[in-house]
Amino acid sequence: MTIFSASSTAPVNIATLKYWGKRDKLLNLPTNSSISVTLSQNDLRTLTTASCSADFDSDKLWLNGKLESLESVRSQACLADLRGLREKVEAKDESLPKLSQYKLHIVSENNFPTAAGLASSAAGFAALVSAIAKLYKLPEDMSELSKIARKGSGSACRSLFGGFVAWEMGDLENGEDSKAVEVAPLSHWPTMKAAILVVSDDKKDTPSTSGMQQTVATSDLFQHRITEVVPKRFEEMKKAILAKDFEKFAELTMKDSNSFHAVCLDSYPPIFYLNDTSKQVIKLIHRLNEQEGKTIAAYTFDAGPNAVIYYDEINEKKVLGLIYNYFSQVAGWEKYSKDVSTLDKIEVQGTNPDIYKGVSKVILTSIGNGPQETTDSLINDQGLPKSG
Ligand SMILES: Nc1ncnc2c1ncn2[C@@H]1O[C@H](COP(=O)(O)OP(=O)(O)OP(=O)(O)O)[C@@H](O)[C@H]1O
Ligand SMILES: C[C@@](O)(CCOP(=O)(O)OP(=O)(O)O)CC(=O)O
Repeated sequence: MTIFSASSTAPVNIATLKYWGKRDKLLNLPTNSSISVTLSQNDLRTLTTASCSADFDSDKLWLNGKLESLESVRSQACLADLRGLREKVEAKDESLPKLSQYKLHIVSENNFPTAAGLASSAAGFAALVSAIAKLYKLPEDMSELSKIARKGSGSACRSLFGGFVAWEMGDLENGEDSKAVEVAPLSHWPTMKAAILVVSDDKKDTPSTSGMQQTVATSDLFQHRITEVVPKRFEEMKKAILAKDFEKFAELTMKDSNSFHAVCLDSYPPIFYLNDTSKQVIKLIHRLNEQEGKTIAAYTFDAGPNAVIYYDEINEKKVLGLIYNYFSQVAGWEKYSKDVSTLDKIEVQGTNPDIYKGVSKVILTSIGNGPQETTDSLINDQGLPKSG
């Protein structure tokens, strides 16, 4: 059996300026531009192998060892676009195998929990698009491919780049100008770090897609957010990143997380993503910054209670010192590359000593690169998952 195959990894990204609201649900066109930081694939990554063969009889996806449906409109849109681009390549060179006509077998593994509010869909669709683009030898650049990943899951478009990434909302109806672009590469600010506090609550209040629809349809505050707040913040945040101005970047990040959760609360019926632990973490970070007399840490929360705390390595002893002080009992510190005893023991007044009980895991990570081609393959010579 002749099997063609290619593999790619892709990262998770966590927005610092949130995407919340669609103007077109089918094409995943947003009501505002957004910005994110790509996280290191050493800690959170998807690895996907895409293969195709004249002998395969249907498109299949195995995710973490289990057969998953590819029937969703979103997955179908991605596959159709990628096949369309391959057809163009084949039309230019008759000698090429007609891979666009073959069925695909895709095998994917996330090295972190799937559907637990850790942006697995973003890394997942970015890896799927990257691996198939490589298999098809597509000439398109990452911004072009980001438009395809966007159709899988909006935030996935930003996982096509490393470093700091903007998703420009665009204004065309067909979405051709709604794409991800690099704001600055990892090398611009490699000391940007992230500590993720995985809050022990694996049930999502409302899935992102329906939550957004509810907000767009019912929140008055939302109109103010998309017309007044975000456009200004988008420019300011890009400027802060380019100037490596952590204090400004952090202030904008925290304000935008709060603004996003405010429009969720202003939806009718309201949507709650933050729980008590999330709120205690917010207070903890504000108190730390107050105590230090400067902003050295920034929190942000997506559509769930997990906290992502950004800080610059220069303040690691303090920021991780604070987190270690309150969350040392939680799993994850064994992966810390340095000695925890070198961290400052930072305490802030009024913190509930039981705060650690609401957190199941700490993930210590940093800013990272975009998708990487790899020779690691998850598919055997029968076109089936190696592990299964
Ligand atoms: N490696 C992957 N390849 C293809 N699809 C994936 C992959 N990983 C996740 N997905 C898709 O994304 C879905 C999970 O998306 P969901 O939005 O529920 O969770 P999440 O992305 O982890 O959380 P959040 O969006 O809140 O950060 C999975 O059910 C699957 O359909
Ligand atoms: C709160 C967010 O994480 C929302 C992400 O939403 P998704 O990208 O998961 O939504 P769909 O486009 O419907 O798949 C903010 C962000 O990542 O910008």
